[in-house]
Amino acid sequence: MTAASARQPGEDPFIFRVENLSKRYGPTLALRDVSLGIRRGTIHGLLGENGAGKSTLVGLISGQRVPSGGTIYLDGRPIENVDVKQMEKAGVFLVTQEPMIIDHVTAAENLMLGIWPSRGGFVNWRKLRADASRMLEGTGIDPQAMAGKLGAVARRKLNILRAMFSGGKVIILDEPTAALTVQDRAHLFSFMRELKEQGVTFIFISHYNDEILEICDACSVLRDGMLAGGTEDVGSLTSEQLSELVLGRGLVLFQRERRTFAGEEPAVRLREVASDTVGVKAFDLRPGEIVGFTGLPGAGAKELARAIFGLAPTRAGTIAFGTQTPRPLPATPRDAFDMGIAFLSDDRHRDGLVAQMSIGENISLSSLSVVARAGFLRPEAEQLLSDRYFRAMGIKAAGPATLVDTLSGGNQQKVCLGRVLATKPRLLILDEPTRGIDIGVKQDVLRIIDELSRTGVSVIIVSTDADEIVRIVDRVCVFEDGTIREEFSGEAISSERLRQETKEKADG
Ligand SMILES: Nc1ncnc2c1ncn2[C@@H]1O[C@H](COP(=O)(O)OP(=O)(O)OP(=O)(O)O)[C@@H](O)[C@H]1O
Repeated sequence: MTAASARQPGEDPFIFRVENLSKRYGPTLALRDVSLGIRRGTIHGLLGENGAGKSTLVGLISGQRVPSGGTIYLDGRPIENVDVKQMEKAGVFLVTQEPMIIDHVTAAENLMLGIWPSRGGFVNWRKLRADASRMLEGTGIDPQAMAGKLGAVARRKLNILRAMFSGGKVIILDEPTAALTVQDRAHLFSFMRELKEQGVTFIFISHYNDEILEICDACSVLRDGMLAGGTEDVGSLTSEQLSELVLGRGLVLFQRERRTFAGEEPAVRLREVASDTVGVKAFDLRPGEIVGFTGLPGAGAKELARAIFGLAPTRAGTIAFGTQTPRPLPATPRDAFDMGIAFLSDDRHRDGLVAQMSIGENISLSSLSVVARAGFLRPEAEQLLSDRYFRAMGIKAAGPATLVDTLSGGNQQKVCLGRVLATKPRLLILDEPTRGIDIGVKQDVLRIIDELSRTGVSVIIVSTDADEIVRIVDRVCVFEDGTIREEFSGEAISSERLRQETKEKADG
């Protein structure tokens, strides 16, 4: 710290400043000599490829991690040796993607959670509860609603509100829009703008240029742990310029050459699928066809995909591959896997990445039939498989032997994807496959899915990302009330149309 850098509170236009900040994890220098400022009362975007150091940076300024070098100033004063509790007391809150919400208490009580321990026995509960209810007025959240019953946006709002209720003046949002619909995202943004008017500062991490351009006043871009650039005026940048800053090169968007399958025999036939949430009479997929499932949350897209993989109970329904006789839908994921179906969950934690195992072991975990013969593991086969997918997925780590829990979030997602691709399925179901993946790797992932389909694998992609659907699918199914309301293919597929389809339903 240099004495000249410290300023009186209020003097500094930056609520946060970091100077020559570094963070080392063993041999990895995750952040090196980063200096930047976050202006008070602004929304400051933080961008960068997977593993660029975004989570590390916000981990340092929120007190979760200790810097290896450099200084952090809050309100002009250097902060040292602080932990999360102290930073929260100072008004700095990190809101992660996993909402820290207690399902079996009310929304209002959730707001009070951070306050319980700190005020010990002297809490005026009645007043606190009234204050919490007042804070929820106009947010569309019923203070008395059980938190477990709230939708995705309400839960994210509740997280932000809790930070506010506990005196938050800087709120850090780590990819808050993942898997939100266009409407949900718009609501979240207008809520952030309102809070900004009230003087709250936001740090906003996102992989989506359009979000940064829409909501942020300023932004900083990290590349390989260093500050690659940034601006105090986001309006002066184009999306292409942002991509170049992030990647250090121009971005070439992937676009699949859409295929038509007129007259081809189906590779997969689903019939009379019925459950509490879906009712689909018939759905066919051709060999090598990629179909997008979309719709509002709960409309049936995700629900049908999960039913096909034996993850959701069904009352009826059959599946047939090629000319085989129809069989009942798989009752469990194990049955589905044995039939040649692979599934990528939208939640890598539930998807069972084994944190203490290496990248390579995690990739080959589901492909035991490929790497084992007559019950014996073949290390060379495992090595080949893991090397191949490690390279194909562009995983940022020293090598396949690196432990999974030292990877950045986006790189863990790539391991999950590599693992399902390595199983060489007949039918591949991907739920939000590029969530958390940066714009550069997203193109690689789409290319890999495209190549896989050309070997004859049929693919279903469940996605709320209209641009992703447009660039990879041959056909789109729009779900509503548990059924396929509409299908379109070829030239009819456009992001405008997809947004329109889901918007009409939401408005209607
Ligand atoms: N606990 C850890 N141990 C070792 N290395 C780590 C640890 N946490 C992060 N790293 C490494 O530090 C670098 C930066 O990771 P970080 O999570 O900050 O990236 P990020 O920009 O947030 O990426 P993403 O977009 O994928 O979330 C990566 O190379 C990562 O592998």
